[in-house]
Amino acid sequence: MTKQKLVLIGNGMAGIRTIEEILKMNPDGFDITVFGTEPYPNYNRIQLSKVLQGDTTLKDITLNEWSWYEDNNIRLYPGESVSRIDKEKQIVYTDKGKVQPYDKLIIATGSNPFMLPLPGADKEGVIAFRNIKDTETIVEYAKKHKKAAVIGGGLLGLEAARGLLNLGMEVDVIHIQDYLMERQLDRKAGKLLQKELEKQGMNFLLEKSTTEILGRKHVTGLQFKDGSRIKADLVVMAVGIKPNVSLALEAGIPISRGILVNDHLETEVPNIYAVGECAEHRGMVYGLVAPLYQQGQALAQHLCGVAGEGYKGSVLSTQLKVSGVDVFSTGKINEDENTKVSILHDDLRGVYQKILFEEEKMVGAVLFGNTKDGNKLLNFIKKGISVQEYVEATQNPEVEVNSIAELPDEEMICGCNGVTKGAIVEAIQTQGLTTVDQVKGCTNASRSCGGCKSLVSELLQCTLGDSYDANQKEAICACTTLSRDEVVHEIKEKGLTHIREVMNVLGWTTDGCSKCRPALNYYLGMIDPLRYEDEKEARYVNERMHANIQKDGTYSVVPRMYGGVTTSEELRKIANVADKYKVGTIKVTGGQRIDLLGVKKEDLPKIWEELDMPSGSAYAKGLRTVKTCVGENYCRFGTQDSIGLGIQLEKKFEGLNTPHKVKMAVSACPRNCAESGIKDVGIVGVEGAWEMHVGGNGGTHLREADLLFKFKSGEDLVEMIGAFLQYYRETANYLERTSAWVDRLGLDHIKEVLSEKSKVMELNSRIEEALSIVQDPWKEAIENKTLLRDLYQTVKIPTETK
Ligand SMILES: Cc1cc2nc3c(=O)[nH]c(=O)nc-3n(C[C@H](O)[C@H](O)[C@H](O)COP(=O)(O)OP(=O)(O)OC[C@H]3O[C@@H](n4cnc5c(N)ncnc54)[C@H](O)[C@@H]3O)c2cc1C
Ligand SMILES: NC(=O)c1ccc[n+]([C@@H]2O[C@H](COP(=O)([O-])OP(=O)(O)OC[C@H]3O[C@@H](n4cnc5c(N)ncnc54)[C@H](O)[C@@H]3O)[C@@H](O)[C@H]2O)c1
Ligand code: SF4
Ligand code: FES
Repeated sequence: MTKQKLVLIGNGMAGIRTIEEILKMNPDGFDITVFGTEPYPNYNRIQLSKVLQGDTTLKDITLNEWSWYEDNNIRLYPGESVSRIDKEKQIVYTDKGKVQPYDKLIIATGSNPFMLPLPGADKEGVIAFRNIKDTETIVEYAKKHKKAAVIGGGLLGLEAARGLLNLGMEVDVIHIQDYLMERQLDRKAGKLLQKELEKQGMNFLLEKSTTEILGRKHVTGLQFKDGSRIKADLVVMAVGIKPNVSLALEAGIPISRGILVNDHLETEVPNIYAVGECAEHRGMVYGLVAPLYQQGQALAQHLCGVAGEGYKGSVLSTQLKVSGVDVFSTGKINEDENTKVSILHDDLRGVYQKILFEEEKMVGAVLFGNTKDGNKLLNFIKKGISVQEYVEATQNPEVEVNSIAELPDEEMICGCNGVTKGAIVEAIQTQGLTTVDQVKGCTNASRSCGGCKSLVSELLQCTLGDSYDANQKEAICACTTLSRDEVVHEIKEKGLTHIREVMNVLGWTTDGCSKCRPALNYYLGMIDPLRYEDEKEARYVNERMHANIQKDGTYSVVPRMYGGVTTSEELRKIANVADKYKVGTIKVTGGQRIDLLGVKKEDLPKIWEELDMPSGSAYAKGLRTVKTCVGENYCRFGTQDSIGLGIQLEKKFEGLNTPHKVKMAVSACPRNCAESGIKDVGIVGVEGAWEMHVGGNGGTHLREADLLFKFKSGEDLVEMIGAFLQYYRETANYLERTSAWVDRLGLDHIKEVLSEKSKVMELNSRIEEALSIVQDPWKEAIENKTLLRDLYQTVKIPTETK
């Protein structure tokens, strides 16, 4: 029997998924031809955000290699666009002159980014973020330019902004509404998200309407309706997408917003189908892969004559792919007079959860801070569970699900690809799968946004038990396959001394990224502090500048005040520079010192010089402060000299580089006025002794410190703090706080190691070596004329008025 000629226009995610489904159902049924404007095989568009953020590389996001097309006898025409469809003759024509007849034609042309039609939108440096070419252009821009503006505070804009920050640019996000992601979140969650992203360094201009893109040939800034302006060398437009329907329109195929299709994805023209973002089904046009893949499956069933109920529409759920931020939403997000809501809001833990019910059925949910129940809630909505069932499921401890083992088989694990727990477990058991990649290959779970990887790993763990190698090593970033331990081992073993050398010798596939460069700089300095020359360019911007950049582009200056103690002379100096340099705000910090906020970049060195005080390292991955209570000299309850010990510790360990920031505190009795219980190292005076607590954290991931040891002598205590810090320096991953490190290694393990006197002495001798080269960074910067010129003496053009 002759095969039917199947032609696919669009070599993207929805079109190729449809072909994969067809090949599963009827591998020999069609003679397949694919045209794709982009000159690549089908790739994971979703992961472009992760490429920009430095978590993966372009070469790792291919979904179907060239060989896949060959192996399946698919004729692929990459870099070739279909320019016309003749629906009567059943022929398509391409921009390279090809004439291709079809029996069945699938249009899967996706969307085009919506570019605001502003004056100046055609200037160089104004781009969208949709494909590989855009991603490469952004990366190239970031190498030469400093200031980016992203128009649009939706999913795409925020993921792009995080990528731009990781590429070392300063980023303003311009959003037209008064809170972020208003299409996916309610106001409360949008505001919480903004706060979290501001902490990461993003700057937001809300309720701003852009009226013009400034510059001659190249963009230099943006003009807003309220008269204000900002400076920008790069403008990324992320204000939504438009279904790509031009071919269909010209061919006379009925369209509305998208190409109109029925439940079998048939257009109104015989033998022509549409799938993906270009299609409009029951009034809906989708922009996420989960519904598009469901469409692909329904279309494949229809073309292969496999029974199925067709595509009925989808309940959407979204998750933002920005590390350190957990947001999830599904279904309805804003309540009205017909809605009942269940709201849980814990400011301390930064968690917000809102669940919406209508006519006694669950219809939507918004989660911030903890999204682990996201898929469960999505399932509840799909099943249409009632208020009563929801209350029972969340209140009855017997029904409450605590671990993946207890989840029912029909629970959705991978939302993008619609893969349930039952399907994954069955694949693991029947096909002998042992790795996440194998599960991905067999079931598609984790093949798209990757958000479900950890759940897939947990399922492997609970299905395979001891035979699962949970410690499958994790590479330090996408530029290498080596783990942190392997890299550190190789640096020591091979005597490597520079970042470039590490990359060359250990086979890095790129020039490094914002994840591995600072990490390598830290590991090299930790391994050989005396000989390693710190590579300042590899450090994050605040550490390079020795000051924290603020949302308006100014900096903050925090001089050191040992143990939180100051003098009238120091206060006078601070007051003098504050007056002279017109410091915006003078603020007492939580770490018991004084923060001068709103300092201009070019004033930084002059202020440091005139203050003549050491840097408080408020920007550093190193010791920040040692907070103290007033202690025995003044307080009725004090049993120890907390101020004296605090000052001694701060003087000893200031300037030390550590994997992440380290905060300490000394309280002279268990009333704990210096908050020792939430510090990396928290000391508490008890009758005749000091308790040493470790691994505390008062930030996003609240953690109470654990008691490590108790000492009668202050000398023994200080020696143990040295050993603890050095053990942390030598074994933690870069950017791992002591709280996470203590949890990972286990308190018992750390106790065991530090119980050995000889080990404590060795660790102390190594930390002394590292401390011996510490210099005050502000002094160093003032004395280095080249550094002064390069970093601080470029005058900043005033940006915007708020
Ligand atoms: C940076 C980014 C991050 C994203 N993150 C997520 C996420 O986390 N989760 C999620 O669910 N979705 C996400 N999305 C959306 C998701 O990628 C899209 O919904 C999905 O790719 C749409 O698939 P599609 O096949 O309809 O369109 P596309 O993948 O765009 O494929 C269409 C293809 O057709 C080609 N084409 C167009 N016209 C012609 C023609 N005339 N001839 C030949 N070829 C043509 C185009 O060049 C394109 O390659 C993200 C999108 C972006 C850009
Ligand atoms: N994690 C994810 O699921 C993910 C990530 C990236 C992209 N995507 C998808 O890609 C597509 C494009 O994403 P998007 O964020 O561009 O679309 P979007 O429509 O979700 O968001 C666009 C945002 O831009 C804002 N906006 C509109 N006009 C503006 C203007 N003149 N000035 C400032 N802001 C303006 C809107 O208020 C809206 O919040 C969507 O389909 C999205 O679902 C998904
Ligand atoms: S911790 Fe104890 S000693 Fe220190 S100030 Fe508070 S009550 Fe006084
Ligand atoms: S949830 Fe996106 S790949 Fe599984």
